[in-house]
Amino acid sequence: QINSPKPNIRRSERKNTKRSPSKKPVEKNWSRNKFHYRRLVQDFFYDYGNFRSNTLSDFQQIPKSTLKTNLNRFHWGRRLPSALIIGVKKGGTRALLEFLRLHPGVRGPGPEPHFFDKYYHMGTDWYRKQMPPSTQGQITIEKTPSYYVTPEVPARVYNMSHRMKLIVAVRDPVTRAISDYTQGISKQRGSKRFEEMAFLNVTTGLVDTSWRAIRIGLYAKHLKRWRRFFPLTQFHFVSCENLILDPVGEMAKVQDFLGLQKVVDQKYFYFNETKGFPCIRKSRSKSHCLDKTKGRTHPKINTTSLQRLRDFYRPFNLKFYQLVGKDFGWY
Ligand SMILES: Nc1ncnc2c1ncn2[C@@H]1O[C@H](COP(=O)(O)OS(=O)(=O)O)[C@@H](OP(=O)(O)O)[C@H]1O
Repeated sequence: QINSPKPNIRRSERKNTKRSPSKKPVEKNWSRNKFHYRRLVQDFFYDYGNFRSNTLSDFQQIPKSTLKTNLNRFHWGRRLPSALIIGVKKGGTRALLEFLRLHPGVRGPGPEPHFFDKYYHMGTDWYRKQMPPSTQGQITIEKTPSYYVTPEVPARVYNMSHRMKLIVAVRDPVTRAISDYTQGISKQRGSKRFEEMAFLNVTTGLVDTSWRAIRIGLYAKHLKRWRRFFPLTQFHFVSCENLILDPVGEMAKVQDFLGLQKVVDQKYFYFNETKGFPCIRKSRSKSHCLDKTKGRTHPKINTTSLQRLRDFYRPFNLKFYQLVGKDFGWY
């Protein structure tokens, strides 16, 4: 009886013979981890040059197994970065990375890896593990703003890849210093006033160049160190002011520099009046702004102090414009 053949009747004619599906319905599988799969499928389409087809319902049609096989064909794995956002602190680096990560041809970790300054001793395998998986056609990029001002970093980057593309988001050094100070006092209550930190003597207005918030703004000095290792063609400078005023235009230039198609365009941005900054529109129903640590209210600094700082930075700014071949308009 055990080995008796199954009755030869069509399935539709059998009673209660409908087999329960071996897998859960596709919809449920997808919805469990839909963001992960959306990303996988975007990558898949990107390699096929068909990345505009990006509605979730399109993606859901593709069985997970097909997707994985195809991704393996495209060498899905963790890769060392081929581009770095090296600075500057408070220069709009987070906004820049978040805007870039909207591009299906770009992968990058959210946190700052600090490999070339803090964790160099951990080795490149450790560094690679900090990167998200990518396919062959994608660019891996990370941001760590302290790289720009750390003396050892240029040589270390060069040793890893002398072809590294370097992106520097810069901002008026006076506003940058105030932004840096604002971040500092948000963590540490009861700190000194900005003027007390910025000047050795508030009456004479002698600037304290040993204060890190001031030193970071000497962009030309830091650039000279980088230029010993990398030609100017490997740098791209992003104006933080322009990234706020015209994110589309600024992102078009970055995508050009990275050799990417201009996918991140006006449909990804809207200006949020409450936040006072451009924010990201991912779909009709999904949008988000950077968190509250970006766009803090700065303390009011008196006009004399501001003027003194502007006078102090002017020659360094002019030198920087000369080195870069671009006027950023900070006077
Ligand atoms: N779209 C958008 N949304 C919010 N904030 C924006 C944006 N674009 C540029 N910025 C400016 O980015 C400044 C913070 O710079 P960073 O991201 O480089 O800061 S950090 O070094 O990573 O801490 C931050 O500085 P503060 O305004 O002083 O907070 C912003 O002015």
